[in-house]
Amino acid sequence: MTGQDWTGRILELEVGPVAHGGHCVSRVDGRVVFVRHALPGELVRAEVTEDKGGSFCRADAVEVLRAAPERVDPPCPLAVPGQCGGCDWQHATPEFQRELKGRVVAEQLQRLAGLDWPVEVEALPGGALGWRSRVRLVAGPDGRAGLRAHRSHRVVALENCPIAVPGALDRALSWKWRPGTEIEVTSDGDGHVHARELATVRGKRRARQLAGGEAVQHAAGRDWRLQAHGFWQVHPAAAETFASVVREWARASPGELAWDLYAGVGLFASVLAAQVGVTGHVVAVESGQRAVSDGERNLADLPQVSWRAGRTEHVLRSLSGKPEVVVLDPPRSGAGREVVQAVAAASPQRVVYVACDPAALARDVATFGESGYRLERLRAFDAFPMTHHVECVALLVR
Ligand SMILES: C[S@@+](CC[C@H](N)C(=O)[O-])C[C@H]1O[C@@H](n2cnc3c(N)ncnc32)[C@H](O)[C@@H]1O
Repeated sequence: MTGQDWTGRILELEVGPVAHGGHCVSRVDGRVVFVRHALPGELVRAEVTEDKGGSFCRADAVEVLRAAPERVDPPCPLAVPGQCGGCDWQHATPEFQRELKGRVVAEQLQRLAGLDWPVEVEALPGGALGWRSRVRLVAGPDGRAGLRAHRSHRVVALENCPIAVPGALDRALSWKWRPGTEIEVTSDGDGHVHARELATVRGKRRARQLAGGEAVQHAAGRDWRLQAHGFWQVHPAAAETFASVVREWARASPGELAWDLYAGVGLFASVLAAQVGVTGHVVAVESGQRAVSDGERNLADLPQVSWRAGRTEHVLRSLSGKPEVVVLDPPRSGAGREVVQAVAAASPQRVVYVACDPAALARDVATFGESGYRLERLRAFDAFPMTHHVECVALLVR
């Protein structure tokens, strides 16, 4: 700890560029301050919410003294400092949100992979509101469901949530819950609402299904049936969009071998299976046992797909053959060095990497680079409007 604790101080800040994580960078008296609810080029008064002992502070812009031209009033009155922590970029136009996301992806590729790559983030169909098909609510002390404030246990009660699929939260928000109950609401591809209650009882996580259970989704020319709380893209247009990019870039041919790593219920495996045909082979690797069962059921008509349940890093040690194409869609932490090196050692012609974190993508692109792969194409999508999150699909070739 160096110097005084700044927590609670009000600082006047010239706001600099946006950083990975969505906060803007500012500097004052030799300290770095990450500012929420601000935009590059603004002059703001910001309250320090956290002082990390001299290394950096976090702050919330509480007054805008000079606004950026891209600033707008947030569509949701709760998307302001101290209120709902769900959206962090409602104060920028959707176009500017995408521009900022593009800058973040480009900066991560530059810093972590040494690549100068201009990035334009594409909007998905449907607009910036009413897209979120899964929301984790929590009941506050009065039993009303809401969302947590940013980096806090405090629950902000909601009347509605403008980024959620319209109507999806109505029942959950009208009920009285036991305080502290978490409620996960999922709206599926047919507009059916599924809900489950999550509670920690004597240190153990318990889930109780309240409504629905099996979700129906539609993408890549198929109807999918899966556990409603299992992984599926949260933006209703995302699965179809990513599947079509994978189809275009994977370009597997009949008779070839392809791997779908972090396969979920097999969205991309289905795309690869159509390309390799019945004379080819697709290996789908997924750690979630329920996802594997759902995947096997959904792709039962595709005998060329075989499933391996387990962690990619372990399963890869026992996979044989030389795939032409590998698709990877890891969680936020990325695939990591061990998996990337194992994929590169299998020597596929093409790697299609679907990524929800640009820093993890850039680190893994750098590791692929050490093994002779180069980034050939990259598309970025605004699959999470009103938040700083961005999804990328990258094509790597040897
Ligand atoms: C981002 S999702 C992608 C799912 C699928 N590709 C899709 O588009 O629907 C990541 C998936 O990887 C699985 N997963 C997480 N860690 C894993 C690991 N170490 N090995 C294998 N699968 C993993 C998760 O259960 C989840 O289904």
